[in-house]
Order: sequence, then structure tokens, then C-alpha cells
Amino acid sequence: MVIIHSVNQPILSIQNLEKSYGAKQVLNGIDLTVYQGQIIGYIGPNGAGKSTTVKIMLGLEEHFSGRVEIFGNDISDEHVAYKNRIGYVPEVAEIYDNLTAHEYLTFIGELYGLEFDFVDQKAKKLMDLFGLEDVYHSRISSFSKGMKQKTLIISSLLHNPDLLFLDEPIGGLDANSVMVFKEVLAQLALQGKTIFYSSHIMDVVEKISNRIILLNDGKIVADGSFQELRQQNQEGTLEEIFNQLTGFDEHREMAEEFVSIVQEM
Ligand SMILES: Nc1ncnc2c1ncn2[C@@H]1O[C@H](COP(=O)(O)OP(=O)(O)OP(=O)(O)O)[C@@H](O)[C@H]1O
Repeated sequence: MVIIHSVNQPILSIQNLEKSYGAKQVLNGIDLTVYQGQIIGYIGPNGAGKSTTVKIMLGLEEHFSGRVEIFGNDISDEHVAYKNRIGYVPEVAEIYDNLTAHEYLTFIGELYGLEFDFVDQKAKKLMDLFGLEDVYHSRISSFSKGMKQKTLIISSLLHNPDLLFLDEPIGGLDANSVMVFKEVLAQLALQGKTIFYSSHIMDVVEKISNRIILLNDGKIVADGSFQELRQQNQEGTLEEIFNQLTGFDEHREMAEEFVSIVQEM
């Protein structure tokens, strides 16, 4: 797959981003430029700093050094209008369980400035397409994990955002729904949307991304299409490339030790 470098301004630009929590430095100088239509697979070991980067980009984390520009705006400036063009599916969602899907989705749509009737119809149609037509007026607390996740995905797209941040978005989705969702992402990117996809499911990341960024210890250690990473690392799957670049080759020994501790009595 070819990485699309639009002649337009970058959608997202990060320069020398550093972030510490207390004495612990979590991001160690990240430089990144993202262009329209890219689907970025953002991967890395647990604790590498992926969610921290995304939270900074969303304006949810204010104390950092370096420069972050989204749609050409420095996010440290007071203007928050850029957030209207962003959609976000968080890894752990604060979803209002006592509301019905109808109440929740129209509430979110109205927060984005959409008219009630318009967003109601749009939400209903998207729920129908995800097979949730019968529960539009049911409380979210009665939903299964996958049904909640689908509702969250819909809520992130109601305002037709130009930039989408997805943190483990397919947890709980069945195989058919995953197939639809992967196709939706590909088609959104073709329409010029830019997608930042963070996940540990390597075979999905490998398939949907046209650019993969691997973060390790708060630094970018690989950046390119899957084919480019495979050529550079002479490995077969993204999982193997991930193992190699994060210096991990002892899963069998660790598993043996784990099992032997489990068996201690
Ligand atoms: N609010 C916080 N206070 C203190 N430390 C934090 C906080 N948020 C994150 N960290 C630390 O920052 C580091 C990076 O965390 P982050 O959540 O960004 O990792 P991640 O790459 O998203 O990991 P995972 O794959 O497990 O979701 C971790 O060591 C974590 O303990």
C-alpha cells in the first residue's frame, strides 16, 4: 500500500513531544506528521505511551512540552473549535448507562451542535445498520459489551469528523461486525478522513493501516507501511516485527515460569 502524502497541510503535526508523570518520563521526544487519508496503526507494548499521546492530541492532557498542531492550529492556544472535527472512541468509555441509546446519541449529537431530529434519524439509521434496530429505545445498561461498543462507535461518527481517534475500537464486536467496521474505515479514509487506530490486535492493524507507527518506551521506533516494515525487518507478520523491534523473544520461557508458579502449592 502507498502512503498518501497529500500536498495539503498536514492534518496532524507533532514536534519533540515530551511528557512526564512526576519523575517518570513517559514520552521522550515524539516527532510525527500525519496527512489526510492516512490510516495510522498506532501500536506499542503496554505502557509505551500510546494513550498518553492520544489524550494530549485530544486536549485531555495539558502538561507537556513540544508542539502539537491539529488542522494547522497549535492545540495549546485557547481555540477549541478544532475539536468539532474530531471523533474519539476511548478504550474505556464513560457511557451513560441509564440513558437509552436514543437519548445518549441525540445528547452527544446536540453537544456537537446537530439538530435533534437530524441526529435522531442519523443515529437510528446507523443503529439499524449495526443490527441494533430493536434496542434503540432500550437502556444502555441492558446492552452486551459489543452492543455498547457499537453505540460508542456510532457516537464518535455522528458529526462526520475529519479526524478519528480509535482506541481498541473492536473489543466485543463479532466477526461480521468487525468486517463491516474495517470496510467503513477504509471507505472513510478514501473520502479523505484521517484515522488514528490504536490496538493490540496485530492482524487487524496489519490489514487496515496504510501506515504503522510503533512506539516503544515513549519513542517512535518504526514508521512505515506494513510492506516497508517487513522489508526493513525481514520478518513475516506484524506480530513478529513487533516482537523483534521491542526486543522480545522469550515468550516460551516466560510462559514456562508463569505456569510453574501457578502450580506452586
Ligand atoms: N495519570 C497518570 N498518572 C501517572 N502515570 C500515568 C498516568 N497515565 C499514564 N501513566 C503512565 O504512563 C505510561 C504510559 O501509559 P499509557 O496509558 O500512555 O500507555 P499505553 O501505551 O496506552 O499502554 P496500554 O497498551 O497498556 O494501553 C505508563 O507507565 C503509565 O503508568
